[in-house]
Amino acid sequence: MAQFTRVSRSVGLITLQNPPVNALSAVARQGIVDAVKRALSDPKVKSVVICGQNGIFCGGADIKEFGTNITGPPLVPMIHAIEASNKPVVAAIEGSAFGGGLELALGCHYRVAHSKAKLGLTEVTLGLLPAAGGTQRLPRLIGVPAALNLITTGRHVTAAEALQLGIVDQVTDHNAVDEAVKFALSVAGKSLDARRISTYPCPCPSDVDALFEEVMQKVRQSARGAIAPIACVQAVRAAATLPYSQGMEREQELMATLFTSGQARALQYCFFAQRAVGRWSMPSGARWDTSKPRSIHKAAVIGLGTMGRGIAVALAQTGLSVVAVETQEKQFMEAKKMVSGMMERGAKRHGTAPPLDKITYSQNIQAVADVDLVIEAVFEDMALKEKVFQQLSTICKQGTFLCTNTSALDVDHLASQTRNPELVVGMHFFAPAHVMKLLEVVYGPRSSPQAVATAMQLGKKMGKVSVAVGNCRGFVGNRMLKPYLEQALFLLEEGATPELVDGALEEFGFALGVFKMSDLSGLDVGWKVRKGDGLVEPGLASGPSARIRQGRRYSPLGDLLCEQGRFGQKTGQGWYRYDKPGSRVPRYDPWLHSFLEEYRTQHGIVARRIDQQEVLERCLYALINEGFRILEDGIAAGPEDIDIIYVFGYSWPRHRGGPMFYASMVGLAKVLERLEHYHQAHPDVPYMQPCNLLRRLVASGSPPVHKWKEAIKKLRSQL
Ligand SMILES: CCCCCCC/C=C/C(=O)SCCNC(=O)CCNC(=O)[C@H](O)C(C)(C)COP(=O)(O)OP(=O)(O)OC[C@H]1O[C@@H](n2cnc3c(N)ncnc32)[C@H](O)[C@@H]1OP(=O)(O)O
Repeated sequence: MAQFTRVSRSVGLITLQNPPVNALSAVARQGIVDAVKRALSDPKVKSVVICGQNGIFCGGADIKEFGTNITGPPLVPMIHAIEASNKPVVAAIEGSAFGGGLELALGCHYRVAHSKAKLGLTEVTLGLLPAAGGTQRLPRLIGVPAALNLITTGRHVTAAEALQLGIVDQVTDHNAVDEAVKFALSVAGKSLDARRISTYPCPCPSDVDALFEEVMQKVRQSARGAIAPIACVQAVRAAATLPYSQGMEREQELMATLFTSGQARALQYCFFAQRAVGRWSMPSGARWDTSKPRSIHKAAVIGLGTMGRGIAVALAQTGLSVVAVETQEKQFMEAKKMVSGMMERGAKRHGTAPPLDKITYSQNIQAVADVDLVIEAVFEDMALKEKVFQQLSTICKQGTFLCTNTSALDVDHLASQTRNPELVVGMHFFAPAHVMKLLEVVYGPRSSPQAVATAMQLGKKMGKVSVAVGNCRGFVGNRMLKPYLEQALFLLEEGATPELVDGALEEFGFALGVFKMSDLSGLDVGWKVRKGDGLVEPGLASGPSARIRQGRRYSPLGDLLCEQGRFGQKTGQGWYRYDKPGSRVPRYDPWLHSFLEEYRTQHGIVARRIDQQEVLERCLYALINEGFRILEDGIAAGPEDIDIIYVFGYSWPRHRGGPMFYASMVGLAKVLERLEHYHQAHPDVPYMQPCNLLRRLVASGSPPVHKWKEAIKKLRSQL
């Protein structure tokens, strides 16, 4: 797991060998300890280089070991031993040096990085802190403010930035190991007194207390309830205020609390879930590893509204040639300007050239004749989409994949409009499409595995986290949102306010509560859908039937707001008031509160006190229940797919692991009991009726979330 060789006569080369990322597993740590001992005891070795095999230095501690009975030599003394060595040790950093990997490098006396390497103390993203001395060494090396920034965000820095910050001593475009060996030869025999970072004083600004107070406030605000970033600040504060050994004690103390926390489990679950969704499967048995994607060189986007523009930018940024089609003159002119602006801003942020020449614009759909893949992003109207798919089917060359960006409509119905339904899949982007990381790839019963594989691969190229899901109304994300939104409205009817509901959800960790989010998305969007579903009945003002539609409880509150022209941020009024149309800061709206009171009076509802717990239980458990139905229906292959969709697409707090993971943490029996309770109280709300799968999982002993897939398979086979 760590190979020792002697190179250039006097350099001991220690190569970490733990594929795929050279994580510091127990065996790898033992390998390093043994190799370091060997290097230090070999009189022919005058200096040492540590590197990783296969072009990656080290992906950090082995996350798979967390939560198990950890054996092998601990990291902290191992790194101390390297730092204490009387022979110079140089880290040769290629690929990545993350978490414990960078901490290992900080224990070395010098660091040489390849220009393409990335470095970071990423532990906070896993609910931890850099507890192999990282919180104590990094501030001593680069100063408190820069260290705080890196440690509390876990962000990756390039080799160039690492050099500028003083994290590495040299950056090279050549082979980093060869350069590190040369470096090691040049420093052999030199004093190491000034090279042991743990002995450095911590450079601090004069008013340390004020600095930490300010940072702590900022971190609390952005952490949305996550505890690790706060512990990171506390650990760095120890570096700034205590001698190294006491700082280390504080680091370990804080880590002990984080290590066993539910948040760390949730974040580590998300890490693996994010990777697991790439290993997709379809009910037909088609899978990621047996389905070959086709290469896409040229793509087209049809419809340059908000979504189409974002998709065109995202495609062009991957280097593809893109044909962007918009048939309406005004929208066409506007879109061209907007798309160029979006690309220029993106390029400026990344310090690259905007890929303006990658896009050709056309007002004629015939322009897509020679593309390999089309993404339709016209207005969300089935008749319009049907027409577009019929046209595409005749215009496009043989074999072109036809994708739709619909957020809810029937992908299979669209496929039926084409000559080759097997080439049709959904590619459901989230707004803004060039920014949001999530992509739902929706397969219908006739979509070919190759079409799914191609859409998944294209999503990956665009830097998206792509999740393959089955075809149903709203797919996974929007289908689960419906019961959540519905409960929020019922809560308002019963006595809650938008402020109370949003407050509870934001305290839970959502970036925006449900009403703020609805104002941002536009209330008219759902109104149109409800009209299409025959749910909106203007004039049905009071009486018991006013709140029953299609045999179930219905709240017309959203429709009533829309009837008043209150569409949210865009009109300056929705569930909140905004300073002017387009403003983003929601303010308390006395009108809305009187409106709610009048509404309740009109419907004979006596407002009651609703607490945060009820808000969370009703909104979240209704959503989770639908998640179980989605699993039961086979629309999502496993809980990880649902959780990743919610974390990346719906701002579900990552430190709570996604809705299905959260349900497992709360306890499935408890979720079931609360759903039964609310369903008894509201029998006319079918979404609250506990799903069979949930009942059966509880009956089978509530297996942990990573065993659900297996349990569902077993339950299915028993049916
Ligand atoms: C006992 C007390 C311990 C004290 C610890 C002290 C403090 C130290 C803590 C840590 O170091 S925590 C770990 C910090 N490391 C990271 O955050 C890095 C995580 N990994 C990545 O960011 C990426 O994997 C990568 C290294 C940039 C490589 O990316 P790439 O896209 O090339 O591959 P992936 O698909 O992401 O990964 C491949 C494969 O490897 C698994 N894996 C990655 N990193 C780790 C790891 N640190 N431990 C265990 N496994 C890891 C990853 O899950 C993939 O496998 P599958 O999930 O697909 O099977």
